[in-house]
Amino acid sequence: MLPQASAPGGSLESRWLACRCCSYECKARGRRGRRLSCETGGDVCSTDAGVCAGESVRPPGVDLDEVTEEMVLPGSNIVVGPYAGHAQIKQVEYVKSSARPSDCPKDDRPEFAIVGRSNVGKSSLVNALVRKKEIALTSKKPGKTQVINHFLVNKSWYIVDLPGYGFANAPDSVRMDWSAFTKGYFLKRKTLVSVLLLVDASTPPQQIDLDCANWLGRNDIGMTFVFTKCDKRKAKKGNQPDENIRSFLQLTRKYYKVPPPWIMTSSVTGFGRDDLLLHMSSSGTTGRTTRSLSLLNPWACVHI
Ligand SMILES: Nc1nc2c(ncn2[C@@H]2O[C@H](COP(=O)(O)OP(=O)(O)OP(=O)(O)O)[C@@H](O)[C@H]2O)c(=O)[nH]1
Ligand SMILES: [Mg+2]
Repeated sequence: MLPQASAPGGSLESRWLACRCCSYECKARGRRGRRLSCETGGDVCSTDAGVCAGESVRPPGVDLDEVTEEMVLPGSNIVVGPYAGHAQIKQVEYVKSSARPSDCPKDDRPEFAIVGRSNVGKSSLVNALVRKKEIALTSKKPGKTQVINHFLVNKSWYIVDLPGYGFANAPDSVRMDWSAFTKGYFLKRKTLVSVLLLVDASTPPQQIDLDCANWLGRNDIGMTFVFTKCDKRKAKKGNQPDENIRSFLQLTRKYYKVPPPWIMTSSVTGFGRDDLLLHMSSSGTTGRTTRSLSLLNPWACVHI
């Protein structure tokens, strides 16, 4: 994600794709080997961290030299294929809350798990995705969600709202052993298609999130970094969401051969909602298991 020196002749790997979501015109749009900068003064525009074509996540069958700016989802490094449809949620129902992974629904519908630090906005994202205000309960206080909640979408796939990690103050009666949970759920859940790892873009990178990203990568679990709270801009000078995102991506880069897909969102403004759904629908809700899907998810493989 960081500026790269131009390769001789200006290779595609060093071509920066412009943002589509910024109301300002980007300078040097499409010029090869040059970092795009915006009229806003920073080296990234307010709603896009800047995407290098070589680091974009492309669907199978789309070559690097075919990628155009229009194919990159706004505020992400995700390229959609020419035949991507419209992801629509027509129906959603709460199914059950499970205290243990073994209590989760036993049918073979595919599922996406939403994971992240306490208070990062997991339940809010579930509500935003399905456009229901309180289907998943949210709270200003961390530690609200303490069980595994399954929501059935369009009667065909699940969104799973998980308890957050990194919250030490939950009462003993409800506090869960998160590492036992990760082993039990992520490693054994055969219907898990992919994990949405939520990261708060309004704060600088936290070690616990980096550890989680590393752990998921090491265990070959397909994931997407979903940056939340991108609407929270600092009034004064301080780290803005774009800067925090860039730092996070830079710090996690060494974990993967190919960078995982990432996308910016806000559950308050709805930014990124439709694009995230589109990405999820193209990740496949076809009932593949984590293991077989990981073969199709090159960004799940680490090289350290
Ligand atoms: N500004 C802003 N606030 C958000 C956003 N998403 C969530 N919040 C707020 O962050 C707080 C925590 O949200 P939750 O959705 O309950 O967080 P959670 O990750 O489910 O938390 P736990 O269940 O405790 O792990 C709430 O006050 C939300 O209103 C967002 O995109 N922007
Ligand atoms: Mg929650």
